[in-house]
Amino acid sequence: MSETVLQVNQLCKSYGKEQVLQNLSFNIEQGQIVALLGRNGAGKTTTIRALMGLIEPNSGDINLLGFSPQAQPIEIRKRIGYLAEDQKMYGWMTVIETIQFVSAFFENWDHNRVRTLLQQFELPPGARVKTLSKGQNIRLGLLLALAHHPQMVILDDPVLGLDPIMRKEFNRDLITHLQAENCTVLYSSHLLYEVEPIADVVMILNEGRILRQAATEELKEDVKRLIFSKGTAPLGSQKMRVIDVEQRAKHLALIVENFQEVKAELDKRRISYEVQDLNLDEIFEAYVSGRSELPYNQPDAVEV
Ligand SMILES: Nc1ncnc2c1ncn2[C@@H]1O[C@H](COP(=O)(O)OP(=O)(O)OP(=O)(O)O)[C@@H](O)[C@H]1O
Repeated sequence: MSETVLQVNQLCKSYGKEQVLQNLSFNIEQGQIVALLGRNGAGKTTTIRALMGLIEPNSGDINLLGFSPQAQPIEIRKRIGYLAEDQKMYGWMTVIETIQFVSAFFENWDHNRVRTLLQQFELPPGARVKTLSKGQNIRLGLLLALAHHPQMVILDDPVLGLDPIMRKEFNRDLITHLQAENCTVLYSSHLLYEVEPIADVVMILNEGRILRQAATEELKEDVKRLIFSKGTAPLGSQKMRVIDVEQRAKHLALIVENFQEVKAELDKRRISYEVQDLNLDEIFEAYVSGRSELPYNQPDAVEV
């Protein structure tokens, strides 16, 4: 059985009156590649900053690799490869000086890995940090996060400033490499179509709450669009967890998050419908902007 490396329990964080994290609870297992998905302002960076011990939550507990980030931030820093959304570095230092400076903080700094990553990321060792492009800056930040063989890697929107070729390389080479080392990875992202092939688990965060955490494949098996011709749509039922409703002239489409159960129920009642698979983009949209509160129990619907 795999080991739980991160446990977050009932985490709350407010800034003034705004409750940014609302009773956030989740676990991550050793070796998982986990994508934290959410719109702008959903609370992804706040969650990650709490995990790194950079902010103090109002309540709740975090156990990361057996340590509390708030009480033992140094222990966390030693073991985690962290890339911040707005990585701060000294502009006057060169790339190589920055690497030497950061290496002093880590016992198991791997100079061979640094050499490989310098080449892979096409970083000019003698260039001053202030002259680097946005993408080069992120690649340097990634190098610094990975060179000490961290037990876990936490990356805040790592691909945001990378061009499409670098993003592809990041996804394919870097994540695959970390996966082969059984390194646990938690990263936040907006680019769902790129997350889909690599993440083992996705967490959908919205307004400081986790709407769903599931294995990527399980999510795609569970969340489906069901299309009913007018007059055959089922009434709301506790068995059917609807996350989005699309009313059209001739039919009604419901996106449900428990397809297997719903299928069994509809088949039992001989209600016919069409099933459509959804990609991660569509699933995410249904969760964060779905209109499940609309009445879909039209007068001519059939009760389930
Ligand atoms: N230091 C702070 N002081 C006040 N409000 C903050 C602070 N940090 C974050 N917030 C607010 O908390 C909310 C969540 O911000 P957060 O940066 O965690 O979101 P995010 O999901 O990472 O967004 P993005 O994708 O845009 O980076 C936002 O409304 C933001 O304005």
